[in-house]
Amino acid sequence: MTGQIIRTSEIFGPTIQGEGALIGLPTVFVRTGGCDYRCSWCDSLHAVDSAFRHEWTPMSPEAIFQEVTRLSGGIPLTVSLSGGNPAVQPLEPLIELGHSHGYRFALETQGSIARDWFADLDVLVLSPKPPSSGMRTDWDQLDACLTAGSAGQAQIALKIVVFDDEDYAFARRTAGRYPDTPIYLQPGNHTPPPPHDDAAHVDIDGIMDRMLWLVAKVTEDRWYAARILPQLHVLLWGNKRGV
Ligand SMILES: C[S@@+](CC[C@H](N)C(=O)[O-])C[C@H]1O[C@@H](n2cnc3c(N)ncnc32)[C@H](O)[C@@H]1O
Ligand SMILES: Nc1nc2[nH]cc(C(=O)O)c2c(=O)[nH]1
Ligand code: SF4
Ligand SMILES: [Mg+2]
Repeated sequence: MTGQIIRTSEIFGPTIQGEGALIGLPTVFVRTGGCDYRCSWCDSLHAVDSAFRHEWTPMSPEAIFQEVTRLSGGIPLTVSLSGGNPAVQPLEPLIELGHSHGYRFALETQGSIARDWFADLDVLVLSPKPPSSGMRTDWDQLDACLTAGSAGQAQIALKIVVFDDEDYAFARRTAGRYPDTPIYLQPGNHTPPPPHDDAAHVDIDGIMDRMLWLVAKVTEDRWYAARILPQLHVLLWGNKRGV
């Protein structure tokens, strides 16, 4: 026992990573509970809203890794750490334990809290939030996240959700600030699930229209470094949880 306890909302998989740089890669998700943000369109409120905290299980790194091992059949793969904001939780011992067994770790965060242990990650996905989220980016913290990840071997990528022109302008500004970091744009899902209604209708046509609009923007602007990807898991499974 390391004595560190991780508040865990859900552990599921193997599935495929549905977003960003690792899209299509088989992975097991560890979703932590609790977030310092509350985005207007968050698709994971069951891991954010404290009304659901009774569902967040305090787990040791050993217990989490045991479940990851069981789900992955003991064959090392890339573990996706998400949330909530996983940076809130003490994940360093879990990463160390997994690495000692050949597992890799990718973490998704909005970049509001920097941790030294980002240097231990294999992949760090920074997803600063655009205006439509209602949240404001602390650029100093985001810088600190990049610096922390860069201190190690972590592959770093930016992933920005875009709903409208203002969000697009935010994505361009962000890319301008970090010209050497790969950037992924993701059309927003305007029909995210209310917590605990993962059968809620998802408007795929509307999301695809937004993606077409985004492709037109990027190509018109000759923004050739941007990559545009849908949430593949939403195309495959809609708002279903645990996939
Ligand atoms: C649920 S968040 C958890 C990790 C971290 N809190 C973050 O926001 O990066 C994982 C990813 O889902 C994205 N996301 C959340 N709600 C979304 C929505 N309605 N449409 C598209 N992407 C969404 C976030 O922007 C983030 O990139
Ligand atoms: N398949 C799949 N891919 C994902 N990529 C990011 C996710 C997240 O909620 O953080 C997610 C998720 O929940 N499922
Ligand atoms: S930062 Fe991530 S988990 Fe937190 S509310 Fe926003 S999208 Fe949801
Ligand atoms: Mg998700």
